[in-house]
Amino acid sequence: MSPLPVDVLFRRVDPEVPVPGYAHPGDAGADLVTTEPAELAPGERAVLPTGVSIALPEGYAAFVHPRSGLAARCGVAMVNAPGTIDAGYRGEIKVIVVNLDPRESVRFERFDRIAQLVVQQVEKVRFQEVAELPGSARAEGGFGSTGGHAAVDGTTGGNGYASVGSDREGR
Ligand SMILES: O=c1ccn([C@H]2C[C@H](O)[C@@H](COP(=O)(O)OP(=O)(O)OP(=O)(O)O)O2)c(=O)[nH]1
Ligand SMILES: [Mg+2]
Repeated sequence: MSPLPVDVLFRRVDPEVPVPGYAHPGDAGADLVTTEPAELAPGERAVLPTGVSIALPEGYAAFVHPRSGLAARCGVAMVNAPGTIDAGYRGEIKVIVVNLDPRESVRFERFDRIAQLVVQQVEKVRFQEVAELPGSARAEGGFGSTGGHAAVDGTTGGNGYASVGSDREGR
């Protein structure tokens, strides 16, 4: 990380929106607000405007991350987390939220903080086609090859697997 803050130009799409801000020194994410109130029923999603647009320097991207407090308290997630803001994007940053709570609606008021923006340097790569890739310890293992993830049959199996359900049949 650079020792000095990187200047990022921003423009208020909504003239009253607060400057995106870090809650504490050392925070990775600057909070973004919604400029529109919204109420989401269980399972409902919405694209909420943040009232800001930015111009990132070349070689940077910004990532819209969810806020853990909203997720833990209200079950609110971002459908496309993390959202990617390209360096060339000059439109308003928007946040695609979904209410994953099975019972309760959630209401956002104007200027409620709904997400956080993490700005990062990103590499540009050239894709070089080869017939064979170099070997590695992992090789083609993936998608749970090392274990330790949730199971769906209600057992832990002594395998370090968590359980996420107990009513599945035929497993
Ligand atoms: O959460 C998000 C994600 C994206 N964007 C904006 C900035 C980004 O630069 C642009 C395009 O995003 P992305 O590439 O993820 O969407 P796409 O579906 O691939 O659209 P496009 O064809 O315009 O690239 O939309 C947001 O405002 N919020
Ligand atoms: Mg795209």
